[in-house]
Amino acid sequence: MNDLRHLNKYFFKYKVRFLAGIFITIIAQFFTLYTPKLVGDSIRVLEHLSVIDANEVKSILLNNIFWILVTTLIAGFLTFLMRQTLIVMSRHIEFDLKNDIYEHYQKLSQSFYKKNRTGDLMNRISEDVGKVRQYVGPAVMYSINTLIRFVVVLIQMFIISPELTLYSLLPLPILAVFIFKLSNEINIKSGIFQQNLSKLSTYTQEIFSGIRVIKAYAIEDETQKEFKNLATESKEKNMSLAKSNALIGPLMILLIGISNLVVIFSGGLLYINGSISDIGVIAQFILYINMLTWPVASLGWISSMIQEAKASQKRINEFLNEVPEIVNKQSNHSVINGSIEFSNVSFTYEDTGINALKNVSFSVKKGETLAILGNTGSGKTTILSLISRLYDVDHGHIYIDKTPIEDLNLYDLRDHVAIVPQDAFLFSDSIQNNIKFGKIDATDEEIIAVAKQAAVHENIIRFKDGYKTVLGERGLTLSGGQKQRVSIARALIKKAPILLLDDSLSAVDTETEETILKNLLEFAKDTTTIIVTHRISAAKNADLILILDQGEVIQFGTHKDLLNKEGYYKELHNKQLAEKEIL
Ligand SMILES: Nc1ncnc2c1ncn2[C@@H]1O[C@H](COP(=O)(O)OP(=O)(O)OP(=O)(O)O)[C@@H](O)[C@H]1O
Repeated sequence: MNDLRHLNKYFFKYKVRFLAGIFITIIAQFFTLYTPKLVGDSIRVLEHLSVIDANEVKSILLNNIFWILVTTLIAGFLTFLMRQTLIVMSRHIEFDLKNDIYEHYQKLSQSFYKKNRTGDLMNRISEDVGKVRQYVGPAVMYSINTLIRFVVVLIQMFIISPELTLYSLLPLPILAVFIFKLSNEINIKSGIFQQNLSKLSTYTQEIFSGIRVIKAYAIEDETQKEFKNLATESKEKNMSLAKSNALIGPLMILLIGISNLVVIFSGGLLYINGSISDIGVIAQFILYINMLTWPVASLGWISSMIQEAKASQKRINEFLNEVPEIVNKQSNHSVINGSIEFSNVSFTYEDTGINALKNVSFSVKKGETLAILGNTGSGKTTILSLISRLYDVDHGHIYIDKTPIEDLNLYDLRDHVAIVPQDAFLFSDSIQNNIKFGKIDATDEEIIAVAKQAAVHENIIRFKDGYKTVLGERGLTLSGGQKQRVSIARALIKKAPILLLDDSLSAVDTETEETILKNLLEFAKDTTTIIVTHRISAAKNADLILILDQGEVIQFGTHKDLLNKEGYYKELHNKQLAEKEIL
């Protein structure tokens, strides 16, 4: 039960609904008790037909029918209210839990997302929360209902005839054991079926995402075969589950029949030997036993719901207990102007053990532009990630405006850094909303202005729906270069004092690249800009240029300085110049 303890705070939050639900359930049970009593009374009256006037009997029966109707209607209405309170409470808890998990996910660091698969994250926030809701809703409701019904009905039965009560209850434990065993089996089979289903859907999702590759390599038949295998496996598991499920109904009917027989047989014997006064009691007991059969049968079902919820909550807790590696230590707001200094910074990625930066030192003043060049894997992106504090450094220090980066308010820092990542990710939304992502309340004029600075405006207005063009799965697919430029516009609209471009111009031609860089100089001249690039053309106008090799700074200076020195920059410059001349 330990894992489910996490949910107690939600029960406490909705205590009024919870207590009201319990109260209504108790009242509803009292009303359901009336029907067997009235049926018993009616049979009792019929038994004495010879001594009571026929008209009187008729009026008593009509009166009983009337009250059976009234009490049944009230019990039905109260049952509806019980669902309205307890099941609605469970929906509220489900909503809160999903929001809490989502909020926690957002706080977790990059390394957490690297360790865990997206499918798993999604499963825990949807499937697992769904299973937990079964516990806070139906399982709790039926447990309360079963408990109260048992107490109320058993007391009533004992008052009427303790002896008949004992006989009548005999088959119930057998019923409970059978149903419990069957439920367990169903539970295990349903788990296996779910696993299989998720394998099948993961496979299908992957195939459809990579449909272009599948078609290009003409491997449709192979993927079809694999799909068929997985689907067959899934069908077999489902068949086996259906067989077990099909046993529940007949088993219930059999056991209810046996219970009724036991009541009639033992009740008849007790009536003959005079232990019970009238036949009405037997009819009353048959109804009581039927009232108890379903709660007993549901015990197995409730227990499997609780087991599943426990397993799901355990998985949810695993993520909720993850402590974010990057924490905000500054509650006061931080003002960020934009000067950046790296002092002997070293950084190793924990999971791969790759020592991405070694003793890196450099500084950039507010409003300056720094270009970082270097072979792939030399640590360029890592520098940008450290400035956004996606990771904390192992050794050395990063200062922003002379303040150690860890002492700045994390949210202010990230709010003041606009980053254009290497793989420009755009949401399946309109171009306008994708740009607005950088500033939610941006006006149309602002959006157009940044699109012009990112040299993408002309492309956008040529689309039929212009800025309202929807991108992504159900919309238009932008070219690599267009994507990069929309993503630059999104960063520019933020008007942050620090702008980080991670190889963000790689898919645009050098002419467009030049236009964008010129615009940056003009419109973002107070912005500290770091441009990671592989091209001399993008670096040559920067105030400073830094060359990295296997995590170490091998050159640092201005374009002019570096051209005058033998080394990586001069070599790359001459190579790219030669290539341009050939073209
Ligand atoms: N998230 C990560 N987890 C583990 N290792 C990583 C991670 N990101 C990068 N690395 C490793 O760290 C090293 C530096 O990577 P980084 O992305 O900073 O290089 P880069 O210079 O930006 O490369 P490129 O020019 O190809 O983008 C590489 O060896 C890379 O494999």
